[in-house]
Amino acid sequence: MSEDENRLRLGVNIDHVATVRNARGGSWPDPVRAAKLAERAGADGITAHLREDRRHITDPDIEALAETLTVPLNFEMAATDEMQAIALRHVPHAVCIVPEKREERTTEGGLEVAKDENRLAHFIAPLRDAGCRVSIFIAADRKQIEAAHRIGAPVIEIHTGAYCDAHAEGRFADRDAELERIRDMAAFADSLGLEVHAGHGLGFETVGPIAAIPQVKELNIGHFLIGEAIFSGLDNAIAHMRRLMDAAR
Ligand SMILES: CC(=O)[C@@H](O)[C@H](O)COP(=O)(O)O
Ligand SMILES: NCC(=O)COP(=O)(O)O
Repeated sequence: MSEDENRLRLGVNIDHVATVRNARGGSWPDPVRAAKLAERAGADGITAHLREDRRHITDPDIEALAETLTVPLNFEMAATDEMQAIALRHVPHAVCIVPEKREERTTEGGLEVAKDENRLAHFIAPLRDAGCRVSIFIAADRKQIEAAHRIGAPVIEIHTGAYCDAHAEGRFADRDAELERIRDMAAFADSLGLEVHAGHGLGFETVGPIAAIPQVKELNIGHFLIGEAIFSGLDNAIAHMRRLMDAAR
């Protein structure tokens, strides 16, 4: 296996550049400019979440990203007909199916695959057949991982939010328990032949133990990097994150 194939990939999520832009309703800062900067800074991919309420990334953003990126686009989307049609129009490198609730501040939980297997199996089939790498954003839960495997998803992305929240709130025993659960479920998913990714809430203080999990092949990180960019620049924030990821392997 080439060194590249072993490299832990970093997907930079640029949603919250659009959050800042939308705060004034104008066109600055441009998420696409941020994506191009992230590419130059070493991002292995760009992740963008087109939410149903378009609170940050918009349809023109996705159009522009699909046209200009030179690294893979990971299109995060809810399991709706509207989003499926948009994905099939652009055929991004990857799609990640995520749960959405209008009232949530951010993605709170993983997709409830186990309760919706038949619909989701039919939902992802045309995306997979079109050539998109289909990922399911789920909790570190055996039942959900088994269901993701049964519906034919080749990739899962483990939600690291509970782990990161516990760290931020000083609940270190909870944090360590969450980390153990993520480690166990990454190994279990790998044993089923699933490719394992992880993301949500990761920052400089929390990325190391997740990056050290050998079965994890890709991290998607956004909110922390965009926040850190305010202080040190997006390129420096990405470079620092990259160093921490490499040091953990
Ligand atoms: C699925 C996921 O964890 C991220 O894409 C996250 O959803 C970022 O977008 P929000 O901050 O709008 O939740
Ligand atoms: N799927 C996770 C992602 O894309 C980035 O999440 P966050 O770092 O913005 O919380």
